[in-house]
Amino acid sequence: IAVDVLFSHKPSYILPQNVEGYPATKEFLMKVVDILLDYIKAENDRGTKVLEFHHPNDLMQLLDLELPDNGLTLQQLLLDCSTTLKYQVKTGHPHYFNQLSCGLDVVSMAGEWLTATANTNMFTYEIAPVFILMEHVVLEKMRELIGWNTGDSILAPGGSISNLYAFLAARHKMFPQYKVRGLAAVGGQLVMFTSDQCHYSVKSCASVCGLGTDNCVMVPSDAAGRIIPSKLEELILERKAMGHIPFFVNATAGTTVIGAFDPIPQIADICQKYNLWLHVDAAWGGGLLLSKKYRHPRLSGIERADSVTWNPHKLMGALLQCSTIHFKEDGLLISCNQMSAEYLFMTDKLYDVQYDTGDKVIQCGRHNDIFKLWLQWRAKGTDGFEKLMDRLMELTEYMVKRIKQMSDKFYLILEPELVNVCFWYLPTRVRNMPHTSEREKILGEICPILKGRMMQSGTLMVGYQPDDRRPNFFRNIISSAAVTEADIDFLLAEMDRLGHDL
Ligand SMILES: O=C(O)c1cc(=O)cc(C(=O)O)o1
Repeated sequence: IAVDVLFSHKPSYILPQNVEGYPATKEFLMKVVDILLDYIKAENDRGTKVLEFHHPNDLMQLLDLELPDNGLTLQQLLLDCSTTLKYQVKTGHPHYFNQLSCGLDVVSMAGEWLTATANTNMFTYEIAPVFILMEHVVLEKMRELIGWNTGDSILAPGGSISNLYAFLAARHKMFPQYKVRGLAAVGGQLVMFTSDQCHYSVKSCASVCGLGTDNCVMVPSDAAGRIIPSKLEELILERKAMGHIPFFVNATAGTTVIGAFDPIPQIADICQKYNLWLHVDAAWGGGLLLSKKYRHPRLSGIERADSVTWNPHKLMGALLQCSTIHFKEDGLLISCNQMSAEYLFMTDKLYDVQYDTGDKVIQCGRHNDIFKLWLQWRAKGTDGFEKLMDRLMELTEYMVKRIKQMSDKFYLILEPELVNVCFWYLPTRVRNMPHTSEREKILGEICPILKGRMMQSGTLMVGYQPDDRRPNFFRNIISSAAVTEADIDFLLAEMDRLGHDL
């Protein structure tokens, strides 16, 4: 088929509108794949930029995003694909360290391509038989890694919703009548507890589920960012004395900013003592369950939790999104959320309807987030995932060593427990200043400027943020399988090149 003939046509020329359209469809899709392959090649080439930054108004001028009355040609759609990727941040680039999810696992991406092609919903076995069985197998394996040989799990659209499902199940466990009678069934003020370092989605549960954030008690953490158990107990007793009903404690396994692990055994003891639900938000740190070398002491005691959030799209490198929520008690999830919609969850089907997992969640339509994880697990093996976890931690140790060797240019804020390396960059003019809160203030002001220079140069992306006890500081995340020691060396040299005169 002559290319111009093919591409002067509209999409009606390919399947499904044109039943003779397979050759044209193949031609079009192969060209889309070429565009994707060019992007993957560029993303893995250290000579390319991580990003080509433009301010929103400028980028809008560079793009043609308008929605036409009449459809465009296939050629234009291909151009649209290329232009889109031209201005996208290369999150798989070896010099991209900006978020908890970095990297591009090619097998997981191939899984996502198949997922898109299969284009099915995950609410019933009847339309997603293979994927439902894969969920069954993968989630059971993950519960085993947590330390359970029972229970139930589901995938959710991100860690925030996974945490919400834990909250809902906990409340249902303590007040099963809530589902039918609402707040009247509780008859008092529910209170939840979490550390002041936790992910904001925990606090959001209090708002979304009617506790009010006043009743999400933020428990102080220590210098390492770990919850202080004695403070937790103190605050539980304080709320009980006020006639409130403590019912839920969240322990974070890998906090978002500094990567701290709350001491699960001590928290579990307190939960046992006061009959509280223990949720472990291991969205970020859960991947270390795969590592014999690093699992303990960070995740010791996790098997005592009632629920665990674990996001394979973070440390394990599954493609976004892939979040799992696990419950020790089987049957709780379905009894909490089941609405038995009779148009979908008929009980007189020809197969065992326990495989219709849709009724376990408050969503109806649910994206297939399992295939890309299952295929990746087939590719790596459990041992391969362990090697990846150990490699990411090894690279983190390398970065800490290099920062200490270059202590005139970098100030390590604390020893990392995970792959979050938190530090300040020291421009020339502050190198002889004593490290006081005055200097920290200056260093905090430098972060956004240096980050801006990174983005304008397009050569590097490292995140910064303040936290509850210090001004802006850089938080480097190593969660991409593409990263090597040389990339860490590049990162440090590039920050110095861009920032020495600040
Ligand atoms: O899935 C992620 O990549 C992610 C989720 C967060 O909540 C926070 C961050 C982050 O702070 O980088 O990343």
